[in-house]
Amino acid sequence: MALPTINPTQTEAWKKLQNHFNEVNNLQMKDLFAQDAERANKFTIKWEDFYVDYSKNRITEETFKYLLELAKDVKLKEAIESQFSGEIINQTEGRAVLHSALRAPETAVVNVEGENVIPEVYSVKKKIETFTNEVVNGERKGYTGKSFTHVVNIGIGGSDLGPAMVVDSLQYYKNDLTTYFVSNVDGDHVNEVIKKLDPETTLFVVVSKTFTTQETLSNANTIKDWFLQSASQEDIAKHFVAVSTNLDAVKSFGIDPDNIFPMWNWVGGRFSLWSAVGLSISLAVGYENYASLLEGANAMDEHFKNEDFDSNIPVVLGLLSIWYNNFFNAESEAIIPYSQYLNQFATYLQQGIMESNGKSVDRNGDFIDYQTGTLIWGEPGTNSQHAFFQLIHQGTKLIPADFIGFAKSLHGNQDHQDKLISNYLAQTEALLNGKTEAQVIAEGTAKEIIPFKIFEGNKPTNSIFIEKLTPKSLGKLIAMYEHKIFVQGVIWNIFSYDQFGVELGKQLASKILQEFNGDVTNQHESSTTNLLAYYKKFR
Ligand SMILES: O=P(O)(O)OC[C@H]1O[C@](O)(CO)[C@@H](O)[C@@H]1O
Repeated sequence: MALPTINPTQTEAWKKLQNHFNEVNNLQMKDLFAQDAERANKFTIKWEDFYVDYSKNRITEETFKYLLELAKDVKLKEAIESQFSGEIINQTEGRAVLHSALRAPETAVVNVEGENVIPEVYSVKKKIETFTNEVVNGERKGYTGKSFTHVVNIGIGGSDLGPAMVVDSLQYYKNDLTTYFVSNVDGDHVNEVIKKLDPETTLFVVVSKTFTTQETLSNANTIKDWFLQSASQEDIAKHFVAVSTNLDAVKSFGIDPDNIFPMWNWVGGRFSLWSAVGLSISLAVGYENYASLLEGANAMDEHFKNEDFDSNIPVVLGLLSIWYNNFFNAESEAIIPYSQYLNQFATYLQQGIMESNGKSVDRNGDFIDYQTGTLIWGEPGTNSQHAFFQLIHQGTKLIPADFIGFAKSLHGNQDHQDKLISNYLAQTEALLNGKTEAQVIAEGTAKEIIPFKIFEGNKPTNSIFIEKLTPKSLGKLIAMYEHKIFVQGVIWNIFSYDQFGVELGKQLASKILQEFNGDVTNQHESSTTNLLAYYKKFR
């Protein structure tokens, strides 16, 4: 069954929300807290080791009721069922969307076009486990008989961002292997990594779903050429493995068929870290930790699938985001983890969220006249407090923000942890309450400075508190955002799982590339013509 094609703006709930927005638009959250001692409890979801407080949002119980009605009007429940049961919901590419199947238990049955994919998923997992153990234990050797000390993941987009973010986030759980990621076609990237490598002890994981991506193939070829300066052609089998759906292309690159970890076209690139694309994760933190990551994601899948919408974390977060994006016209959302480990989290989510929901044609093929995908950005606190928080507090833009914190510090330094979390809590409180003119005066501020020291407040935040950063809780957190993406795509009536928007630039780049050698001359407007001439002169 295809996804429903309901224009959200034509639903009853949307109309109610529009009227309601005009009534509540100017409400102050701090007044809502003052009027209702139970507000925080009403708008908090406690689930496993997650504590999600969304009470610091510009909502009333009525708002929440209408948002839930919107979910019903667009048939979100049915859409969730379609996704999990393997229906072809990526209709523009004719594919199912089943990253959830990659973390389902071995006993699950998930049919794609009549065939249960779980046995195949588990046979690849077994291969990942065996391979990981052999590398980590030092049984698998390089071409001179030495064990591996370094792993280099060569990929881009979903074949890089997910594994890179997870390896960085879980560095506390890492083993002795050093892991690098090469993604950019900028040759300086690959050369800086090569500088740190010994060909005898480095394992290369070439990750490309299509195995046609220019950046990845260029980097893989450069690395292969460098490797062959000290090793021979047959040594490639010991040092290069690949993750791909395109088995023929991998073989013609020269990789041993035994070293191919397959994936499937029902796994989207930006949702693929749960497949063999996560091989570098497994190598870096060990198979058991990798399996716990998947287990956490599966727990969130079950929560998303089964929980009533009023206490369903991804549904609630998705609805709140719609509220700001489509009614308050908020253009962006900030993701602020109070954990340095999650340094790459916002960058990772940028692809997940913006490649998925950056669409302007609906599921009927018509251009749409309402806002879709939000801009996503962020950096860990407390660093970000000293960078861009000024604008969130006192700028003119409304920026809803997710604050993510972990109650326990991994290294157990309580002094630092208390300071970190006091900042986390203080910022959401400051964004909520602001500072009034009376408060500024009471501080004895000089008269002419008073307006500059006023904080408007009323800035929305979600507080996502998690007991501890573990592979399992990270899996839950990532899956939470994946499902939020889905919720929003369903409501906006767009297809979240294609990415045709990245193609045009790629096509033009390959034409322009030919011009640098003087073989071809294409027609350009005067700006590109001048830029080309500049580059040809100085390259
Ligand atoms: O894994 P591949 O096929 O090399 O693709 C890499 C990335 O390129 C894209 O197709 C477009 O940027 C992403 O969706 C994908 O993650």
